Amino acid sequence: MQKSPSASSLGPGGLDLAQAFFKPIQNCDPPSSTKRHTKISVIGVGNVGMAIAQTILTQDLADELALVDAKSDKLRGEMLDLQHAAAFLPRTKINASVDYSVTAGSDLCIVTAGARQNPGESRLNLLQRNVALFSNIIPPLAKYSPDSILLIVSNPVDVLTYVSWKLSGFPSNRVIGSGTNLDSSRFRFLIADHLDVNAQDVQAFIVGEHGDSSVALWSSISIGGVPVLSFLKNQQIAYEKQTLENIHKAVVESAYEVISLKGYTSWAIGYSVANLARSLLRDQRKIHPVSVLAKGFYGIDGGEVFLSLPAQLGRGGVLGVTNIHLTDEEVQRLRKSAETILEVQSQLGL
Ligand SMILES: NC(=O)C1=CN([C@@H]2O[C@H](COP(=O)(O)OP(=O)(O)OC[C@H]3O[C@@H](n4cnc5c(N)ncnc54)[C@H](O)[C@@H]3O)[C@@H](O)[C@H]2O)C=CC1
Ligand SMILES: CC(=O)C(=O)O
Repeated sequence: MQKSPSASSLGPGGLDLAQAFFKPIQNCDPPSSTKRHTKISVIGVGNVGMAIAQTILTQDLADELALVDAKSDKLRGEMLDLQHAAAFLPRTKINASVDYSVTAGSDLCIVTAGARQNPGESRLNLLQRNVALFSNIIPPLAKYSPDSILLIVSNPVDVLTYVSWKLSGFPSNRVIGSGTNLDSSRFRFLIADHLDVNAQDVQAFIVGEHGDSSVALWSSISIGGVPVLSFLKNQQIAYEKQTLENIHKAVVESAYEVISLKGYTSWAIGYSVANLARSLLRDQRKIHPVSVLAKGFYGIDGGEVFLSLPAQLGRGGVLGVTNIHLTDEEVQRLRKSAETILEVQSQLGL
């Protein structure tokens, strides 16, 4: 990797200089050992990895950020560019290397490396290309950070989360896919836009595959605590089922539209993943629709499949799965989504 001057190579004795500037305070308390040092690694510094990295930095989520990519020049360029924003950001130590030892001791490893969709291409179509990469990415991450949480973002995210679980040997509560946290944000935006309310007041989940077979949980949507469908029914306000279907269709088509317009998606997934990182590392115990080992929940019993369910996230990873009431139709759609993923997964022979 090409070298440019680093802080330690600018002149003699960085430590000596520091001591000349700052007269040590005698008898001060030693640094508190109760404050946890938080380290996040991001693998893949493409559009998605960098959107995540910069959101993590602006939201002050880590003391240390390690970046890894296969392209050393791009990697060093991205690291320097972020380091040069130090004067405007909360203090975070940023390192980068093609060598996975830079990730050692991470609390959270976020994987975004790999191929992305071409316009019109489905996420599932990326499988063979990205599974091959994962066999070189997950084992070293697990080796250097055996106690970390793995958060998978690369597509197809549900199958790659399953692959990461197998390759890492981690317990399933520490292997999570970003799943439909992003789709649910798109869903909440579209509902909020339709009703002219704030998206943060809309509680609404998309579950199942992060992809074409995702399922909108209309029966449990509420706005500011008011359950929407039962409210409409009680007030005898008619609504078209087609309007609901169209909103879900718009969610499914969102990524295709953005990719056809700008080539990739980045900002929304950046915020979505930073939001997950906060819940995990700050032990927020918030409920997020993320890809988890779904076997045994909502009657999904066809095999070991990762798909999105509303899960409570905290410092231990996945703490539990919420038992939301689903209609029969929603349960059927969710099981169908599980079958779609399992069918693709069965081609892997893992
Ligand atoms: N789960 C989700 O909601 C979303 C997932 N994605 C997925 O994220 C992935 C990345 O997308 P972009 O950042 O737009 O792609 P990109 O092409 O901009 O970046 C991919 C990066 O991965 C690196 N890479 C490739 N092989 C590697 C290896 N073996 N080790 C380390 N680094 C490697 C490349 O050098 C490149 O920097 C894609 O699979 C995409 O489909 C994208 C948006 C949302
Ligand atoms: C690319 C992708 O998976 C998304 O933006 O939803």
